[in-house]
Amino acid sequence: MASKPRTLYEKIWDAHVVERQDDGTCLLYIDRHLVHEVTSPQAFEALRVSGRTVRRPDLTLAVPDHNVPTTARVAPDGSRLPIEDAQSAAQLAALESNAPQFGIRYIDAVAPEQGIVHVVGPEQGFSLPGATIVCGDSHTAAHGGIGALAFGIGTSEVEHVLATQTLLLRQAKTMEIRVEGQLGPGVTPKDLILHVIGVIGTAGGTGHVIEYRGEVFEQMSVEGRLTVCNMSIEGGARAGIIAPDETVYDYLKGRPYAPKGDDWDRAIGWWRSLATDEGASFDKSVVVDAADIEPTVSWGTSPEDVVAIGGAIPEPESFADPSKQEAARKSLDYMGLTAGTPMEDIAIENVFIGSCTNSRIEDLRAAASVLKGRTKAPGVRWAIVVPGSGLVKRQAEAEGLDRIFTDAGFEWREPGCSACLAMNPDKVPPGERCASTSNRNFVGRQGPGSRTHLLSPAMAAAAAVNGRLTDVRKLSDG
Ligand SMILES: CC(C)[C@H](C(=O)O)[C@@H](O)C(=O)O
Ligand code: SF4
Repeated sequence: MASKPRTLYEKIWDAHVVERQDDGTCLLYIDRHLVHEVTSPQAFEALRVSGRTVRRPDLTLAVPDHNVPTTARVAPDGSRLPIEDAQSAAQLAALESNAPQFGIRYIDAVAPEQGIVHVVGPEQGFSLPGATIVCGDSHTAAHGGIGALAFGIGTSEVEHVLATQTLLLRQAKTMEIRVEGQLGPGVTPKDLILHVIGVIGTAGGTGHVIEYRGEVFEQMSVEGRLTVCNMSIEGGARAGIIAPDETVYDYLKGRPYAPKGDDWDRAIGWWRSLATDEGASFDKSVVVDAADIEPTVSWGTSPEDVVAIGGAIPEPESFADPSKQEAARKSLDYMGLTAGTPMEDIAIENVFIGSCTNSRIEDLRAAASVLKGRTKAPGVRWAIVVPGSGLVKRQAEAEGLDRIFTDAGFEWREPGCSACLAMNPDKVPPGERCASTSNRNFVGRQGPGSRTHLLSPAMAAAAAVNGRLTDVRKLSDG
């Protein structure tokens, strides 16, 4: 008898169950563990106190990203420059000493490969299709873009994975987001995911793992897929995933940690078997028409507060749910905005191109192609580009993109999380607005009192040129 058709998520899950308990809880094997400095110090400390070791140091990769400054890290004499903020310095120092103590792979703050953990994982071929990947970080969902089951965990789970290479979990429900048709010109993966979150809301994916399906994703680059899956968490989902295919295999082949030789051929054979079976069913299904997706920007303090760039700030009363009406009023108050204002009338003083959502080479190319031969508007006080990793940075420099950015009045920085969450010195001043390619527009996210508008790299570049939110498609038309 043929076995029951399964989804991609179910296949990866089943392949990793070590033990299933009667109540449905499973002990799941973890293939890859990424570690950064913010959520790991207590986990390592707990191991130390209980005299435990790391079960699979070879499957664990640590890299500092949240607290690192994006200005020079090394003095002209070659010495490491000090980190001023005491807490940042302590977290970075802890990772720096924990990694060798526990024998785990470590990319230090001045290594050429250093970068945001979610950029580094796929780039190093450490994150692989069909793998279970965890990190003490909510945006771990990004790695779903290469066909991995990847999700964020808390610090106590970080400790559990370090000690046992397993996790106790209950299986999530399955959700399909099917995008039908083709994206229009100037519409990017970031616009797609912002639009999707606008449709499903920040709780739309709660309890589910989303599989993104449709031709759009088959045609999308790995970078674009990582962007889409990255923001699954903003739609409330446990993880987001896209079936791996030749695009992914071409991207991964030859990367430092990717399998080699026969191992590679065997791996591909398995990866090819992972796609959702015909006839498999999802617990929830949402269909989005690609033709409805415009360049999209956020207006409020939740990633679901989005509107097409040609639109206006909604009236709080236009929401059916009274709690949503109240949230919209609060958001507009915090953002200093009035309902009915056209989005293109909103002036911005800061531009941030970076974060694990949009700091890969394609993102920088997209922004640079808009900025080429143009400069930022006089009202734009601060504009920075923070590449996702040292390798992205060098690639961009080899292509001359850094010159395009600096000629346009942007600062060209060292890799890290930076103004995505402002744990390092890169902050948007209180009351100022930032056109940002990151993933969260929460109150105070980019610094106390900061006001964030989420958008794509091309749209961030267009906003820099005009000094206000701008439909990049009009700009390209001259
Ligand atoms: C600091 C870290 C735990 C946090 C996360 O989990 O996502 C951060 O990366 C973020 O984006 O808010
Ligand atoms: S870039 Fe931003 S969203 Fe991504 S891991 Fe860093 S802080 Fe979190």
